[in-house]
Amino acid sequence: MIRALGMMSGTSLDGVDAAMIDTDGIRIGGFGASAFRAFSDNESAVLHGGLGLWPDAPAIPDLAQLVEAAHADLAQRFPDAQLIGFHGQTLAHDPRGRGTHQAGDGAAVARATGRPVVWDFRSEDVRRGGEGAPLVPFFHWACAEWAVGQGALPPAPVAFLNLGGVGNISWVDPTATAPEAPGACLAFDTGPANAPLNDLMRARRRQSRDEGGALAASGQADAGVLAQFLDDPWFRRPAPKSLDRDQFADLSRALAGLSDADAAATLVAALAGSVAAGMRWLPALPAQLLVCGGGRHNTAIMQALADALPMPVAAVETIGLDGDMLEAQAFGWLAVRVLKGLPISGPMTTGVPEPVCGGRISHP
Ligand SMILES: Nc1ncnc2c1ncn2[C@@H]1O[C@H](COP(=O)(O)OP(=O)(O)OP(=O)(O)O)[C@@H](O)[C@H]1O
Ligand SMILES: CC(=O)N[C@H]1[C@@H]2OC[C@@H](O2)[C@@H](O)[C@@H]1O[C@H](C)C(=O)O
Repeated sequence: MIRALGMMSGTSLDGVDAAMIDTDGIRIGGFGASAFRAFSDNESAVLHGGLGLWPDAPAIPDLAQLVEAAHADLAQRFPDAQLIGFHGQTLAHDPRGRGTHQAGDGAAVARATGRPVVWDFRSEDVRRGGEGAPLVPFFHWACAEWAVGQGALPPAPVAFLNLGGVGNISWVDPTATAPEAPGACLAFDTGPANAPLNDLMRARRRQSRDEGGALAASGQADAGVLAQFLDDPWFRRPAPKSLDRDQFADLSRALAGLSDADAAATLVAALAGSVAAGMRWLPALPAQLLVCGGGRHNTAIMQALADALPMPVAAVETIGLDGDMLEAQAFGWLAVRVLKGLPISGPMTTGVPEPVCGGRISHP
């Protein structure tokens, strides 16, 4: 077992999550300490300004340094980490065009922390024809396998829904021998999740999020905007598939004439509608949907999902996992897989023709 630290700053641009995990790259030996470092208002503004930029943009060196410093600062709180998995900040994602861009140089983080760092997890998958995302599904398989071992889940297929800036779903069969085994996983991005909600709150209310979903719960979803959104060809495209953070900018623009509460309610209904529309791509309906990521703290979202879906919906805490730290743990687990040369994605998670072990390793 290796004691790894995973660090993730997601598309909602709220800060960096860090979490320890013990693993051999297949099974989860145990979970450890975790921490969150929020981006300051200034850091968040700089990162928002970098959205859509590719590595050759003049602003990138300064922005990458900001990302590296925030991560190195947080990593110092975990002196027992033998290995660090550093995702970097996704600024642009266009797998069928320019590629995928996570700002931050793992070599700089290795120098600053004195620990080996695994990073650049997505490029190799994209280079080989995959979507480069989502990458957490193989870890969701490991989580399900772990939960079955703990007696918290029956040995049967289950689905995880991650609600960060963008939503992504993983259907996993914990009885499969490995996550890359045929039939073990099927995953894809479902649609926009918290990113447009946060953007709405920032633009209209100067707040970073709709706390608890209170604003959305007080509004009424606009049926016309919702129907137009769900008519997007994206929902007819089979899985696997991945999204850029702002791929559904039309949805945000369509909210212009609505009250704050109705706009928030429409975004929540759009999120739940996207997940419901995605059900058709799953190999079979899972017994339950386990929700992780910040969106599960939004009661309006959880209610809308329960109303829109045919199976029970619950937070991952019901099976003993930490839904705020799952992605950070995932990048610790994935880092160990990269170190061991094990695949981190495959045909049913990113659409890459063969399972791929991506990532780069930098030593201090
Ligand atoms: N108490 C809360 N009430 C409402 N929304 C919340 C709450 N806590 C978190 N959120 C939402 O969840 C978001 C953060 O989710 P998360 O940390 O999973 O995102 P992320 O790391 O950017 O993810 P990803 O990489 O999956 O896009 C916040 O920006 C906010 O929109
Ligand atoms: C390109 C990129 O960073 N995508 C993120 C984003 O946020 C959620 C969803 O879109 C998912 O595809 C992915 O993150 C998680 C960690 C993943 O790769 O599984």
